[in-house]
Amino acid sequence: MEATTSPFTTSLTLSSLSVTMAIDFTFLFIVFSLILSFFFILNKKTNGSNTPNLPPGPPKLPIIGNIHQITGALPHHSFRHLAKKYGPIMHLQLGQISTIVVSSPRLAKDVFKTNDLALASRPSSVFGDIVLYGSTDVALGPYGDYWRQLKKIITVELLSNKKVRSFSSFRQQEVDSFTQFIRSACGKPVTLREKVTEMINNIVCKSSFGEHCKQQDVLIELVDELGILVSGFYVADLFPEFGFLSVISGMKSKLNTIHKSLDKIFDEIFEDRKSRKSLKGESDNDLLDVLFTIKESGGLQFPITDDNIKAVFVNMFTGGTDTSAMTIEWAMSEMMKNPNVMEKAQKEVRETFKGKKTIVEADLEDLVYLKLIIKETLRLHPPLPLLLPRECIEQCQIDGYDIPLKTKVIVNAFACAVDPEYWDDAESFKPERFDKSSVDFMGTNFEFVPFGAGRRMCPGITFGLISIEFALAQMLYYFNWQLPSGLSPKDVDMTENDGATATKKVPLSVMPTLNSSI
Ligand code: HEM
Repeated sequence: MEATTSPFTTSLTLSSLSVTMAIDFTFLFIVFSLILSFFFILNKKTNGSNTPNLPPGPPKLPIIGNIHQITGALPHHSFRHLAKKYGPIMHLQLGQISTIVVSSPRLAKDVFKTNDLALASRPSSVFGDIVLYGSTDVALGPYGDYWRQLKKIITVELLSNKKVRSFSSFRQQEVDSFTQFIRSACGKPVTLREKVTEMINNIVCKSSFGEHCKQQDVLIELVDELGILVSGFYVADLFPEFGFLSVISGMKSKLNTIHKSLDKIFDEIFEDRKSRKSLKGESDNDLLDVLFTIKESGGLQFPITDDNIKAVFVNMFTGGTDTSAMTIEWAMSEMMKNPNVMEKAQKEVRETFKGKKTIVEADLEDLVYLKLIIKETLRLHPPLPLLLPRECIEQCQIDGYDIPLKTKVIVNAFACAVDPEYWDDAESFKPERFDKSSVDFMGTNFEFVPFGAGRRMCPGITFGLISIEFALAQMLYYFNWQLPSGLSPKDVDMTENDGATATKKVPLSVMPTLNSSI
């Protein structure tokens, strides 16, 4: 039987294209272009009056607008490149989405401070609608009273310093088992990424659902798949009026499949927890327990459901795993590329922990230089270089230009972090630049916002940083690191992969040997 339901995807994915399918494809393409042109002309006519004073931007093509100018290179690099020509605030038309891109710290302040409330929402997305239970989560959920309640719960109850510290035994177990793996691999080249990601995933999983989450492996696999799907500019999101695009691109069905599997796992975990709680009256030190207690206490202005709690966990997993894992990989890559930094970091760690057989989290406080390395890594390699997009909910102005309702606003945090007006020798890796400097990532220095700033700032800073620091400290204390034979520091490839998250394109391969002085 001929594939009639989705000839687009079928004809694109099968290697042996039949003539019939090729004709189907051409026919669909023509029909689709005609429909889009029709809507484009209609839109132009209805929007023609009362033209807002938009920022400058590159010339736009019919229908696709400026999409072609951001394909090819990584979006944050394309935007930075365009900003050099069109200025620190630009208007781009990405399909149907009117988009403002801000690329300087001075104007980032206008987004995060002056207009923080007017720009406090997030654009809707197919991803959020399907996987985040109708965008009832905190990361992609629209701004409003329900969202404010949820963000407060997450900041105050789930990811507070006190709560994060209470998970130290989970981190200790996972980092120990990671260093155990490295010990077993001594003398051979190892690709760190897989094991680092597994360690971080396990920390998030145990902090969320406790020691004994039976479905942990499947859960982590599903979240990995989601990570790939969330990290792009999708056609369906750029043409939201054409809902069929998410169907013919296959995106909707992939997201639905993952969503159903995840939902089933969450249901099993939740049922198991509820029956243990009611039978044995047990309580656990994990995030699920906190959320169930809040839900059952009944004092909320907007009562939360199990689905809302599931949406929060999807945020924890997608926001809290890759971001930390990739920071560890970039930090190690920079140290391999800059042996003087590696040497100084090892000296600090080894002098601080001298004579200790095991390191505990409390010891980390004395590591000053390691913290500078992590800051410099987040400056040059922010895991989300464009942060998460915001959406305008109250008409406002930036630098004298109008920002109409529903406009998508993107801050290029990467461009701010390498702006030569704010940074000396901006493209070089120099942790010392933060020594005795008051510039921090807590959302008040707009040239350095790897966690965002304002109302939508990341609530997981402490959770993320403590695992990164603990893992790196142990790696530097117990092991010496070399590049595989034949490679020198200048050969470490620092290219970034495609997508909205700045992963290293070529996974770092390094050879550990035991530090004989312990
Ligand atoms: C190195 C680690 C991390 C980095 C670099 C990072 C970065 C970010 C960034 C850039 C944003 C968007 C901010 C904005 O739009 O202004 C964000 C939001 C968020 N992050 Fe993180 N993150 C990290 C770790 C974590 C962890 C460990 C968690 C949770 C366990 C987490 C949970 C969230 C949530 C829930 C949001 C949504 C906040 C909102 O929309 O109000 N993140 N993160």
